[in-house]
Amino acid sequence: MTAPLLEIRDLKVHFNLPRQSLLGPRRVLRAVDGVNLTLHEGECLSIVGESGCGKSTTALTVMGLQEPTSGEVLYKGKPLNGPGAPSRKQRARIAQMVFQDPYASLNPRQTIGSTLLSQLKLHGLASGSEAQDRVAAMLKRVGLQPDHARRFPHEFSGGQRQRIGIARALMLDPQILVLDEPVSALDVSIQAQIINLLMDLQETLRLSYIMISHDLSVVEHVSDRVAVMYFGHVVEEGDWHSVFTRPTHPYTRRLIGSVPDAEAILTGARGVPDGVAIPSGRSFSPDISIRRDPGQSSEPSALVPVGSDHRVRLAI
Ligand SMILES: Nc1ncnc2c1ncn2[C@@H]1O[C@H](COP(=O)(O)OP(=O)(O)OP(=O)(O)O)[C@@H](O)[C@H]1O
Repeated sequence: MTAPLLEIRDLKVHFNLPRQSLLGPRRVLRAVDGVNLTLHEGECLSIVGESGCGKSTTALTVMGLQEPTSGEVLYKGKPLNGPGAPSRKQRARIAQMVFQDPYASLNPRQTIGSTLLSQLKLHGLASGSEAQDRVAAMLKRVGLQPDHARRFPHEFSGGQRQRIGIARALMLDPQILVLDEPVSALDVSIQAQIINLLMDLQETLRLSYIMISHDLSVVEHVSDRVAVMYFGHVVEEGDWHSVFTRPTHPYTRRLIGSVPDAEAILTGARGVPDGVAIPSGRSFSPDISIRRDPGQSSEPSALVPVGSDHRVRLAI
């Protein structure tokens, strides 16, 4: 396998919470607590897990929008955070984000053309007619028409707006797209169109995706690899086929065991546990039955291999 495009190494993001009383103990929420992930060129890595498990915080750290407490994110082997890291502008050409609700992230008073042009201008990539041509070509690439550039966000349907969100993310020619619930706000009939567009773009532009999704059928459709997060930890990760057909961690089994159940857990409909209330060193479930080889790390949080590209956490 080639060297990873992106590596997340022992990433921790802890938030200090206000004390509950003047003399009460200091409270820290370990939103992300020692996450290791890799993304290879051209692949889609999906992060799944219930609401509040740390998916978005992990994604925001990759985007440079959240400072890590410790750990690092490496792009082609070089740190994206800390001294000597790329500037915000340089970083914008490495990874871009596509949001769940494109309308909220589009300026309602700006035409789509000027939204897309402003990306090129800000980064000095093109101007004048060349910039206009690039905008027209991008609109066509995402399934819209060049004359849509003159319209405002409210003149588009939800699916068209997500196409615009994707176009905006691609204007700087990034290698990585972080897709945060890219289709969950759309009608089911439109979801498939956007998923197909994303898969088509991934292939033609050799893009790499990190996708956060509540929808396991979307994840199954799009992903090459899957990471299952629970309370700030990755509890299982690997090749999607292996994880989906042989889920090993009890939490993954619960997610994948039955789709309606999985949907309920992922959307938080079964009750979202309060991360603060869980003490460190907690154990997820008494029914973890994975055996540890004597030579393997005694660190309870270590991921152990259960297949050629499939690892599982012994306990959290
Ligand atoms: N800036 C912050 N300050 C304090 N707590 C935060 C902050 N950002 C996130 N959190 C908390 O960190 C935990 C992880 O949040 P995160 O948004 O990463 O979860 P998520 O898995 O993406 O959930 P969802 O699917 O609901 O978006 C949550 O308990 C959240 O309330």
